[in-house]
Amino acid sequence: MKLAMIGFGQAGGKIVDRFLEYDERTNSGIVRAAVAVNSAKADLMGLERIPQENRVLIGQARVKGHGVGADNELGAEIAEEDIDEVQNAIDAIPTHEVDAFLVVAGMGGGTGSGGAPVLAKHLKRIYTIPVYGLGVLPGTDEGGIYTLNAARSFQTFVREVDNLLVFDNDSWRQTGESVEGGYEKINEEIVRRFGVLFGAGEVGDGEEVAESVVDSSEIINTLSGGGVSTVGYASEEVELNTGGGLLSRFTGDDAGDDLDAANTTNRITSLVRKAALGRLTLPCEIEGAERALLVLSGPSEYLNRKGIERGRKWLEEETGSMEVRGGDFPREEPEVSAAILLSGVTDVPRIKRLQQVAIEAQDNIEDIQAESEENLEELVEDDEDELEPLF
Ligand SMILES: Nc1nc2c(ncn2[C@@H]2O[C@H](COP(=O)(O)OP(=O)(O)OP(=O)(O)O)[C@@H](O)[C@H]2O)c(=O)[nH]1
Repeated sequence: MKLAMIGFGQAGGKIVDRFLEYDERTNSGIVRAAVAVNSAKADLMGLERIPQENRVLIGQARVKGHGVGADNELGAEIAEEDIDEVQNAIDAIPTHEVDAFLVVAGMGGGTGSGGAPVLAKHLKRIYTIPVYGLGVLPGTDEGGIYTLNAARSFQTFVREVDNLLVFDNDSWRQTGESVEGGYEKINEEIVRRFGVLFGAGEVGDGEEVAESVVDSSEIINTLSGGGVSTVGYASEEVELNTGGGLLSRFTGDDAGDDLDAANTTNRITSLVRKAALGRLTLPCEIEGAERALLVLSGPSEYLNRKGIERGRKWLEEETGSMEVRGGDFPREEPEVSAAILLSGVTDVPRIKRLQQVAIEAQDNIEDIQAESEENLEELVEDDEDELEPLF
């Protein structure tokens, strides 16, 4: 699937930058265009791969390139005011070559959490291709304002996009790591999971195609209907067949081949279980997911229709969904992986807690606004001291 990715805010920009690096490394071809939008000049300058001309600084008149200091209403306002500048960068994207937009943002800050839903709404009004969101929830230890921003942004973002894919930092952070080092690892987890998923269907010409290759319409169909999605993933190292046909796992008329085929089927079904029952990008009960897509990727000799079909049936039983798709994504790499997209999930404890926070916030809105204003003032002062020489 070919995506136009737009990273909004610092987290959004860094993750899109990382997707570009993943694309280069794996030749997956999923990022057709990449844009970064931010109210903080320093964040835009820190990106590595997104082309300079696709980095859009918004809100200069209001915050002078310093960011919005976790004020998500201000983030939304400046996105609305400067939407034409964002559109100018998007105008340069050959959208007829793109299957969907993916708007990526951390939902705890101000710029991304406020701006991403504004941009999604704008894109949906103009374009006919789907607009998906990738929203990153903050760690619960980041503080009240971050949780509140996420609670608010989540409600709007999920309404404005065709589907909101969610990654929860809280369930992925590791103790004892620096915040930056931690994000490096987390961002790699994000791009690997969503990369395998969106990469399905981007099989290069001339590559060996196995039994039932997933294409982008299956991803779109799984995401259609909206709501919230989560992704499960598991992988296992395998030896690449470099010797010429020794590892035929598909069919065979001798006992050895049958054994290989059975091994392959078993390996696939256990990978599928690991992916669905292990840590999801947004932890939740998989029962009740409205739709699901299973993508098995790896060397074609390690993939077979029977294994995928069994995995798919198992997912049908576990989710109770009648709409479970499955297929393979043959790739010459020394691992077999299962990526599972669970779309329209409803039993999500983290989201229920966030909704509660949003309700409670109505009661003490003044304190929160004061905290957020203080934040902004401090930030502008700090930035004035530290960043002046740069610009
Ligand atoms: N996974 C991941 N999350 C991040 C990263 N950087 C920040 N975050 C998360 O995203 C939230 C929002 O932070 P930013 O993206 O820095 O905020 P912003 O949208 O730029 O908004 P302001 O800084 O308030 O102007 C934070 O609360 C973190 O939870 C990152 O590199 N990876």
